[in-house]
Amino acid sequence: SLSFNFYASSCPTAELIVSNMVRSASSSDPTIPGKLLRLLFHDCFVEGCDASVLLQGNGTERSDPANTSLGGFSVIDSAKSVLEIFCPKTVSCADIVALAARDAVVTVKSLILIFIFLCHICLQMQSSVEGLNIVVVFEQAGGPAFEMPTGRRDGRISNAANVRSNIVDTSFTMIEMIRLFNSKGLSLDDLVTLSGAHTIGVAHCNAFSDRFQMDSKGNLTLIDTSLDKAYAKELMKKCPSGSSASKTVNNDPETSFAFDNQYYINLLGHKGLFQSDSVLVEDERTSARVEAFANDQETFFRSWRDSFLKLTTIGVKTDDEGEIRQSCSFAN
Ligand code: HEM
Ligand SMILES: [Ca+2]
Ligand SMILES: [Ca+2]
Repeated sequence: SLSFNFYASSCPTAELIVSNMVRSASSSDPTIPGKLLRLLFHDCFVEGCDASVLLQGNGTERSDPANTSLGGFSVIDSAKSVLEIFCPKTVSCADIVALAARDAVVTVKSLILIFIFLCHICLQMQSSVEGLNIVVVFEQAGGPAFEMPTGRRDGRISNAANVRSNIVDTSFTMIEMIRLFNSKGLSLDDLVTLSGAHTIGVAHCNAFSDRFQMDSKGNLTLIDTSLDKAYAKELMKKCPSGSSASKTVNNDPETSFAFDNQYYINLLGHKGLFQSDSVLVEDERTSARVEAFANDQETFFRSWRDSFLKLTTIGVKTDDEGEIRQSCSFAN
């Protein structure tokens, strides 16, 4: 079974190595935290949290169209390379994916702390009161940190055909989302909480372009009327028809790089980017929860910890199941 500090004797620095890798990768590329968080979601929903999403080759999960916009693989690989030097054949790729996603959320804060450290001199030049204010504001920017059980083992099965039947599509209705989440042991509350991941990261234009339409004169028609019209206009400008397929917009238009409760405030303002976001505030089964999270970030953070720990234990392989991969991209 999973346990806290599973690597305490076999690889005491395992978690430190992963968090350092996530931190340094994120400081040179701020899009990394979002990628790592989504990678975990797509791993855990298909074959459980077993790093099946990392396997390369013909017909693996990674090759499915629903997974082509995933990223962060190089961060996992780098952490694994360091771990293979310090603790060969010991730390699973499945644990690295889960730890990296946990740390990605906190990293937003660490980044800012590093910034504060670098800015020590410039803060000293300002009046001390002003300096204090800056620190307080920045301290609130990071997501929750918590202990997470480890001991996951890596799977050997990775099949593209299993991806789309297990991953939520943006067009899903509430009923469809509830069913899929329930089949993974996740509740309605977990759905609302984990959707809060969209407080960071980006989306490609085609992920929401079916929610509105532009005529030849450039006039906007809302297809999904639950979307705020001014926000839709903004999106249309950022994603004009014929724009490059690689064009992205921020999931959270307000605080894209901060892991905070802004996502829920956006939902109340009808600025959910995906249809699957908007339904959370439109549906009476979930709207009260959205409001509670929008009103109090601490409530969201507490709930995040609980739901994240459930997400990261879906279908885990332990003890003599699975294997400890030597390279995260290939089964042994
Ligand atoms: C509930 C149903 C969900 C749907 C329909 C959904 C859908 C999507 C879509 C379409 C994108 C944009 C992908 C792209 O165009 O590149 C996205 C991004 C993202 N999703 Fe979700 N998602 C859901 C739940 C979750 C959950 C549970 C998590 C994690 C706990 C998550 C984390 C993320 C993150 C972090 C991004 C940004 C990725 C990046 O910046 O590269 N999502 N999601
Ligand atoms: Ca998996
Ligand atoms: Ca945010």
